[in-house]
Amino acid sequence: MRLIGLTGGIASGKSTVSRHLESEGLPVVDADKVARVALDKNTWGWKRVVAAFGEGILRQDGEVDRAKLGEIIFNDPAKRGMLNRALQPCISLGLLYEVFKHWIRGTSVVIMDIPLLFEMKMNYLTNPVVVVWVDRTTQEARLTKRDNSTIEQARARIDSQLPLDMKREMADYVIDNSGTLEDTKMHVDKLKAIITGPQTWKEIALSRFGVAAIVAVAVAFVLRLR
Ligand SMILES: CC(C)(COP(=O)(O)OP(=O)(O)OC[C@H]1O[C@@H](n2cnc3c(N)ncnc32)[C@H](O)[C@@H]1O)[C@@H](O)C(=O)NCCC(=O)NCCS
Ligand SMILES: Nc1ncnc2c1ncn2[C@@H]1O[C@H](COP(=O)(O)OP(=O)(O)OP(=O)(O)O)[C@@H](O)[C@H]1O
Repeated sequence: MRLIGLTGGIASGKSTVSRHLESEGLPVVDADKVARVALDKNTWGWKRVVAAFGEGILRQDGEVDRAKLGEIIFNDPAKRGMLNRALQPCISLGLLYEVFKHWIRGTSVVIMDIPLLFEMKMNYLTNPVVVVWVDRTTQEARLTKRDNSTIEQARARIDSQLPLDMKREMADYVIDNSGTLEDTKMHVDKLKAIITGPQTWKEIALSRFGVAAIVAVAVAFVLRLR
């Protein structure tokens, strides 16, 4: 099974690209969705986050107040590190479970849409790594519009991640999403041809290593956290 890494910056257009690939019949594992499930009330992730941040982070119904937690972690690197340490093991396991379900079904290509692919060092498990890039001005404008947020809030979120230009440098393949949706669709069609095309022996070896390494990482996490 081939694991394709899809990443970028916040609001750079990962979901837009994912949706297009999905409409072309390619399965997508969405790390933001996995992260939401990992934070559901009374789950392992919820317990770890409540233990780290206290019950003040909860709404009256016991669910995590996402807006409140976001306001905290996107403005404080130490707290962000705390959340990452609490939740990322659960997200990694959730991602493993999604990959496992595809593996059982015999799926040949899976797109892993992971905003923090480089930050979580999961780029080593995917090949190629595709970065969806936009220029900073466009990114800020799209983020404030989509989230109905202030420019300060948007900048705090953008600056919580590795610089997008640095991710671009580390990419195997870049989709420039600064233009129109039609331009991006054309880029994505080219990408689809590459990722569904024939693989070299090196790529085959790497994709097998990727799946094996995901299993190993998950097992290591579980053993360490018991
Ligand atoms: C802090 C939370 C509750 C805020 O929720 P909210 O609904 O406002 O944002 P949402 O989950 O839709 O995330 C939007 C984007 O923020 C960025 N982001 C999320 N978490 C982080 C983080 N820890 N560091 C940097 N960027 C992040 C991602 O680009 C993501 O796509 C939420 O983002 C969260 O639980 N984050 C921790 C989990 C995580 O690391 N998610 C990234 C998936 S790999
Ligand atoms: N080429 C484009 N032209 C105009 N608007 C776009 C384009 N691509 C994406 N957008 C818009 O920009 C916003 C951000 O895009 P999208 O949600 O796909 O980003 P993302 O990288 O998945 O964000 P996140 O990191 O928050 O999950 C959305 O409102 C989307 O509709």
